[in-house]
Amino acid sequence: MIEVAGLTKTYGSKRAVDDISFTAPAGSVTGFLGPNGAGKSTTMRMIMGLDRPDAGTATIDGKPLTAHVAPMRTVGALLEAKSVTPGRTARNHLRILAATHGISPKRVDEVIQMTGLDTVAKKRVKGFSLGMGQRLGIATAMLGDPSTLIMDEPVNGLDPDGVLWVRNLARHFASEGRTVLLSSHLMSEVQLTADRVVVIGRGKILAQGTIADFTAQAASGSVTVNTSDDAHLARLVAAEGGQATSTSEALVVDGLEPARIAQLAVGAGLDLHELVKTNATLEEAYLSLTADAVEYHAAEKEGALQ
Ligand SMILES: Nc1ncnc2c1ncn2[C@@H]1O[C@H](COP(=O)(O)OP(=O)(O)OP(=O)(O)O)[C@@H](O)[C@H]1O
Repeated sequence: MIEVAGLTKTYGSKRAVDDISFTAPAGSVTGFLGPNGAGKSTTMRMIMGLDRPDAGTATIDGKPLTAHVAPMRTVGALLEAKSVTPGRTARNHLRILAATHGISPKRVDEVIQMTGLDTVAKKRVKGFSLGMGQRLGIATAMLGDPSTLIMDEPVNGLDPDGVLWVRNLARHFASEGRTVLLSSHLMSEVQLTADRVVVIGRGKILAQGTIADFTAQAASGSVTVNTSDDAHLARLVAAEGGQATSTSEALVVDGLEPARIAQLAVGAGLDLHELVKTNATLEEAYLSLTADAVEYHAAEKEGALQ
């Protein structure tokens, strides 16, 4: 389990991480989400002991990482900064790391197999594609068979096969009772991979909890309804301040709760064939929550280029 309490980090006059607290429980995958510059990488680096917090604590299984006897067996991390000697082969890179951390060479072969690097293990890392580099980073993270896995944008540069592989890896890890914390900008992928989310914006926690709770609390989703007279119901919905849109199959209503729509239909003597509330997707929930916390808007970027 990862526990972060009151974590704060300032660079110059920039408060990158501002008094954040969250938990990533064992046995689940926690997605760490936020706009560019929100403070995700800084937080992950502090959990890994690579950046010193100005205030607060980050612990893994109850202790700061530096207090663990065998850090590589405690946590494996794929962070943005790569520390691979380009002239080395992938296998040698892993062998050297294993040797210096008391990990058997057999484990090196295991992680090479697990990450699908068999065919390129004897090639120099400098010729690696982005995706192969990413797989090597994950192989490095898994070398110590850690109880916690922290991955910053793990699917960056991976092809669909690789994306699926990371998803299965994360799910498998969690199913074994381990802790997984991963950041990603791909909301659809996080929705498929994670059980929980922590959302951060401008260095502050905006939300945390299960994906189901997070999407349910977001701006209410639409209600799909089918009745014996959809046009009639559409007029009733409009009179109540809701918006009704006719599709070829149903009426899609926004702005009214299902119970009120049912009352309107039944009150008008209509037969109700279908009434289904569609929760917001993770992407919709995320976008509505972070709208005010986006640091670098497209317009600002364009302005900066002029
Ligand atoms: N070493 C540093 N020195 C100065 N400022 C930094 C440093 N590292 C991060 N920052 C700033 O702190 C803020 C948070 O950055 P961070 O990289 O943690 O965000 P992020 O959520 O990981 O963003 P992204 O999604 O773009 O990777 C940003 O404004 C960034 O410019």
